[in-house]
Amino acid sequence: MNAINGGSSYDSPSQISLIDIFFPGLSLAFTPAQQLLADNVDSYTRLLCTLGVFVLFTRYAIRYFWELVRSYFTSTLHVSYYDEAYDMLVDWIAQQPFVHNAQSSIARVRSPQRTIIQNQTKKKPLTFSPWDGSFPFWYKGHLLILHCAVKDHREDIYISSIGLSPNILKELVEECRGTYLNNINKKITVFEHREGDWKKTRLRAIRPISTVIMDKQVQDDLLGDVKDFLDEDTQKWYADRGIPYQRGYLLHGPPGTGKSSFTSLMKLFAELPPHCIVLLEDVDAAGMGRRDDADIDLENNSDPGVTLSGLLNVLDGVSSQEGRVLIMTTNHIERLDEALIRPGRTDKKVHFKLADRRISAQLFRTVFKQTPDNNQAKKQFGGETIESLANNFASKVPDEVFSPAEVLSFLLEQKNSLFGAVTGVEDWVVKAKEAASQLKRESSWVQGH
Ligand SMILES: Nc1ncnc2c1ncn2[C@@H]1O[C@H](COP(=O)(O)OP(=O)(O)OP(=O)(O)O)[C@@H](O)[C@H]1O
Repeated sequence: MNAINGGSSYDSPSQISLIDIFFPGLSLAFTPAQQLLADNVDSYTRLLCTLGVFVLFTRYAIRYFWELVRSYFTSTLHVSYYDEAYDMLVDWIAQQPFVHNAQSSIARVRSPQRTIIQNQTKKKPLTFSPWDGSFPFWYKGHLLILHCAVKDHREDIYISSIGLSPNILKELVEECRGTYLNNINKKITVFEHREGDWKKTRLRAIRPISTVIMDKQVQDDLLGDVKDFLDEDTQKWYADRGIPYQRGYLLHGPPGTGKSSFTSLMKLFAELPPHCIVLLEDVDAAGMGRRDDADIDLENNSDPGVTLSGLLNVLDGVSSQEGRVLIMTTNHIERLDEALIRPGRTDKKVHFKLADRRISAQLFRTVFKQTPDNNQAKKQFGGETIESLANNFASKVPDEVFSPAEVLSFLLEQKNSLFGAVTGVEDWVVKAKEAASQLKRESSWVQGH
């Protein structure tokens, strides 16, 4: 008991404070063990205590030295959840072997970019990524540590490497970027605005422009305009004159006429990475109507969502980049404020119209995989060519009554019956017209009440 109550050399204040200088607080952990060891215990208990103290000390020392090394001898690369670099790293990490041994991980249904290519009837595969913790792994002979910090259900990640040079970390990110760009090649990445930042939400397959059936001259004119705008000489021309290098397009027309599909022309822009495309679909429906409407909303204290003035500020303001291309689509051009569609913001307006005879015939050829110039065009089907069947079909569809989407929908129902499409179209026209007028009656009844 003497040792406990005093007199032992372990209690020497000078020794304790020396330990505390290097390992603050460690002397506190030592005290009970020191007292036990100094007491009259048998050698077995003494050994156990020594081992315990040793393990405790080692753990403490490792953690202490690691913090020391981390602060002074490691390089760290931080990646924010809202940055595209996050998607790049997460995609890469999900394919690394160390993920399988991570004690804490998160399961995700595989991102759409891969499911597009795969058979749609298969189950979407699951991927696992490390989650909320530190995970060591080897990369090109270097020991790196991945740290995942979860905050408000989102995750920031950072990677550390031993050594003062961050080169290996930059190399890793470059590799992740390469793999990522490979995966999204020939696809359009869609970003959505979330909590004040842009987040990649999905990938869309790029659709060849030829599959959008519309007036050839209108299409050529629009594509020519885009190509001309993106030409390096044009860029220089704008720069020489100090004119903001920006262009806006408004695609307008009834629903289902191909406005959204046409935005697949974004492929043209995608080939030029520094350019930024802002796509605003159904701009009239998203609170971008007339300024007066927004004012009324404000007066009524209702939330106007994105206001027109807010949008105009963004389009013209600091966040409007050089080389910005704005594409807006609307079913109701007449509902848009003139400020939004004045030249400078909207330089080109393209009208997408309902299906005429030419469009109906082309849709027929598309569904039955025929084009007028291929060899099959002369092939006979019950004494008729595809061309004559397409014309026959189109002659039975009234001009500019149905949208291409509606005609296409009928053709898809008949996709296994070439003749069924031609013989059944008149019936369909009658029924579709009846259904449309019924819908009209119902909606005017609802409005009237
Ligand atoms: N001109 C067209 N050529 C080929 N397909 C078309 C055309 N118009 C519509 N479609 C087909 O109809 C579907 C709907 O088209 P899309 O969404 O592009 O129309 P939209 O004009 O943007 O309609 P909304 O105004 O309702 O958004 C698409 O899947 C597309 O395949």
